[in-house]
Amino acid sequence: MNLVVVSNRVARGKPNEPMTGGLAAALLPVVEHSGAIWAGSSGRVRDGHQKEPFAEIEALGSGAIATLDLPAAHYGGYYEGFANSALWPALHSRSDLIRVSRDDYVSYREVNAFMARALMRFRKAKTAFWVQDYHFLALGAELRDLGVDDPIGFFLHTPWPVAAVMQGVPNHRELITAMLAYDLLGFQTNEDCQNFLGYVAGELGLAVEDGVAISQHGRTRCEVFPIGIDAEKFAAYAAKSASHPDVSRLRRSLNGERLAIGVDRLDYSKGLVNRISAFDRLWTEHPQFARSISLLQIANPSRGAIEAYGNLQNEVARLVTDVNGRHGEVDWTPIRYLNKGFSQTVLAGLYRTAQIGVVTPLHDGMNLVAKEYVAAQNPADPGVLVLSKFAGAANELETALLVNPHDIDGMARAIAVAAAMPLAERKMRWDAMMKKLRGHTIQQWSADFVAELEKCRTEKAVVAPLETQPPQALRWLKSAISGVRLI
Ligand SMILES: O=P(O)(O)OC[C@H]1O[C@H](O[C@H]2O[C@H](CO)[C@@H](O)[C@H](O)[C@H]2O)[C@H](O)[C@@H](O)[C@@H]1O
Ligand SMILES: O=c1ccn([C@@H]2O[C@H](COP(=O)(O)OP(=O)(O)O)[C@@H](O)[C@H]2O)c(=O)[nH]1
Repeated sequence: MNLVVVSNRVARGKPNEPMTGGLAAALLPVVEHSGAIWAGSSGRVRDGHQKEPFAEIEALGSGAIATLDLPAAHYGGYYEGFANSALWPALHSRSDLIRVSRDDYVSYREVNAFMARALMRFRKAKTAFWVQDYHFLALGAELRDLGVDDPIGFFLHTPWPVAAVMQGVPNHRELITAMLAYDLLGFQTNEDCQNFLGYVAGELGLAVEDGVAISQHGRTRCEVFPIGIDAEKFAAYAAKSASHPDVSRLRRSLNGERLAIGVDRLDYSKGLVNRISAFDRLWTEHPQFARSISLLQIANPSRGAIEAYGNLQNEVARLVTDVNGRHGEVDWTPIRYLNKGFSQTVLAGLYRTAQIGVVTPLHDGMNLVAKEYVAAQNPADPGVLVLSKFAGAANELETALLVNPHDIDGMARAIAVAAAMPLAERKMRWDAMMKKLRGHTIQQWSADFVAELEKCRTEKAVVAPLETQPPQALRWLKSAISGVRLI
């Protein structure tokens, strides 16, 4: 099978560079091992109509990566506009942050149509398209308009909210109707999948039977495929990382204190303000934890051209300065705050150095950092994961210390419990989480999705001739009854 994977963000496969986001991090090994072609944005734009749209095609393991310069006139309206200032806030239940114009929607559709045209050059016999994420909700419909009848699947990396929130997105009916051109829609959690089907039945008034939505486009199967990680790879990175200068310097700098680590894009969905407030509460209400627990927060800048992200960056920086100013001492900095990224090989060592992993998003599709933190722990002395119950990962990592990120006192208590947890309990919780991670790897995730997508090809082959039957049957019936008087 010729598999074509499509996403806005692609990763170049350089192990010593930071990944931008979990989608790119997750798909990299999938493409490397499956032989797929991975098409996405080059991050550059180009004016006018391109005869040869792809800027670059390079090998990536047994697959290849094709990066495309997107149309300059539409890039801003598509990426910063409709995708990240309408869809992203809505998908994370933050309708209050929706800022969008009619032109943004036009640009979004233009880029979806542009990508569909560009993908046609990768279409061969027995192709299947696998589209990733909210940047390309309408790409399947655009491919169908170009005559593609191959299986086309879509996976959503973010949550899908309740119908009332999606109704806040301009053109939501048109867009979600377009999504039904996909044969297979994948979600991170059962809740996301049920919310989507609830919208299809309630808002679009379409029939839904056993997870299949029936529309003018035919049948769209909706299923849950929680994304995984390569846990063994992280464990191996972590075991080898102690000699890396960043990791050894961090270790030497800890004067017997317990370290908590947070690793996030600077995004309002990640709950950074609430998390830092919880540490503030801990040091204020329980001064015995001053000097004995500190926080290393890596907050990689993200989507900086969007106002909500700029505001967040200022707010978090102010809060960190305030907390450090009040609780710090001449030889102790409570929060080490870094606005830069690290490679995954280094991150694994930083995760292993920290006795507590804090992952407290307000909403998150999965959150791979939570899984990576667990995989990187020393089996003989594992750290404790404090995890928001609103991260997709909480469905699998039930033996983490699950917290409500809106409850600052509750989070402060959980951090204190994590710091004091006896070894036997830490091992018991970690073993259970590690078992889940090993049983559900990133390779398994992609194999499951692709297998389900291939089934759609078989189903279509069976259903298509049946669909052509009514007119033929009608013609036969008409000829059979011609000359007969019906009474
Ligand atoms: O491409 P950017 O705009 O820089 O954003 C980075 C990525 O953020 C989101 O990642 C999601 O995918 C993860 C893997 O499935 C998941 O764990 C996480 O919960 C999601 O937020 C976004 O969905 C990607 O499209 C972006 O590339
Ligand atoms: O400095 C950094 C910070 C993060 N990451 C990677 O970025 C991904 C973040 O994915 P997650 O699902 O946690 O969140 P997202 O950013 O996709 O919303 C993870 O694989 C991290 O290992 C990285 O390589 N370097």
